[in-house]
Amino acid sequence: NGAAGRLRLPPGPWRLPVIGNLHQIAMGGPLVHRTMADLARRHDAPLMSLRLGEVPVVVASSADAAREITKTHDVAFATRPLSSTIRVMVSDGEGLVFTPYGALWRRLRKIAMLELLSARRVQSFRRVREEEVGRLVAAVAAAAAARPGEAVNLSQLIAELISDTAARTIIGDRFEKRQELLEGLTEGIRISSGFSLGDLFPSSRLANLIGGTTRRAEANHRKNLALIECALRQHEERRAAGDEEDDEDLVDVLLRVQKEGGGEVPLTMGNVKVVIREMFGAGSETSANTLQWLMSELILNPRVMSKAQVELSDTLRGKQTVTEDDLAGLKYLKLIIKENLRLHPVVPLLLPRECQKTCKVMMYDVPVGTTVLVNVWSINRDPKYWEDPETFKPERFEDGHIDFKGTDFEFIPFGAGRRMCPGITFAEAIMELALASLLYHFDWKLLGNGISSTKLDMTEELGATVRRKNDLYLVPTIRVPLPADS
Ligand code: HEM
Repeated sequence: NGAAGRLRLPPGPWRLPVIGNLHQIAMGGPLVHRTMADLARRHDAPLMSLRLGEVPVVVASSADAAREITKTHDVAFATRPLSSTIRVMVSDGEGLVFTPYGALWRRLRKIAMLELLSARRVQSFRRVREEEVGRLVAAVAAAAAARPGEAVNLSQLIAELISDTAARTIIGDRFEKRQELLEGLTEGIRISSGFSLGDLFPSSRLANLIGGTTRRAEANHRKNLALIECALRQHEERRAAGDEEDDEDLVDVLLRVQKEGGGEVPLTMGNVKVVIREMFGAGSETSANTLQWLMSELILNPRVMSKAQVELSDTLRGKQTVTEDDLAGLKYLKLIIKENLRLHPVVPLLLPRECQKTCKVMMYDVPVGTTVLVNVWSINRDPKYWEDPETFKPERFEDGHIDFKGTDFEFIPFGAGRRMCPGITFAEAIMELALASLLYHFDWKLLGNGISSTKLDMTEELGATVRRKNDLYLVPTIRVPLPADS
């Protein structure tokens, strides 16, 4: 149209009629972050225009472009596009992750920052984390003793650790349909990740008819919400009977905040249910996949693994188990976590933003309604910011100048600005304790004597987050045995 004609859009690859750039994206295979990084490089476009079907998309692939989107024009990009499956999932009330920027989002964000995910709240779940990590270590130790030299499926053990810890912190230990809920939520994530035809061609009734995804999302959503309602009823009953535990779980906190009322916008039970579902969704796969990449990188980099183990031995001085009191002293371990988030940002394009108001970014116009992605995967490997970018070298963070807290735009694996991840403290707590314990108690090797660690397959798979395509199987050998009574 005329107005768009006067705009100066960012450069991008040539387009076909109707499908736009879908063919280039499809030809690049399922790892869209890599394809987009490649296209941006080839077109010398740190800010790049694409059209995916009918949807206009802009991808930011440099620290400057990321800064303009998440800082300079933060408000203009502080809302998110809603896919057809996401629409189903927020049909009874909105949560935090996809809620449009506005009064309700502000209220929920404040509750998340001050009540659900604050440092104090994270601290209150310390016992849960120590028990669950203790169980993981005991399971590995039992396998190592019963079947020496055999590999364990570390991917699965880590996924179980994270989902059990999430379930206990979010919904409490006593919800007996926990497993059913976890499975339903996992299925929901599978259904809703990726674009469906109806999202790429919103004006086409045919696309909506042949895309059965929305119907599957609907059925899954009903099932999950019924389970969450059941958990809420149990919490209410316990509360009415005065049978409350000392530590609130996140459901208790949300019910309390909801009853207290106040705030600019009231919280409905619909909001409460959706926020509960989102806490599982946002917190589980992200942390589990990050930990799986961490252990994979340590196998590929034995020097780094032994340096971390030396630090652990020096810090713990013969203690029988790792506790959270020990974590503060583990400086190198924290550098490893940073370096791993650089090479494996599990949300590689951040969560999509939508432009609310046409604005100028890097001298180009980004029109209202554009979906905006920030390719942190590409920025994190750009030789412009990183020396030897493909090498896993935790020491690069030693001087402490660069952190992932949203102010160093060459390194924003948790995003930046108003929509930045509010769960960093939550994620760090479990990842640090789990990693420290796995490295303190065990040595880890690939199966087969003398197999070079470079043989480890590192193929990625993109679901809701980037995960290992194949599970990580490693052979544990006990370094520091668990205390006899555990
Ligand atoms: C390694 C772990 C994690 C990574 C890499 C990660 C990454 C991200 C990213 C990239 C975003 C989008 C930011 C943006 O648009 O700028 C996000 C949003 C979010 N994350 Fe995380 N996250 C992690 C763990 C968690 C945990 C443990 C929780 C909660 C228990 C959580 C809760 C959320 C929520 C609620 C949002 C949406 C915030 C909003 O839209 O206002 N995340 N996360």
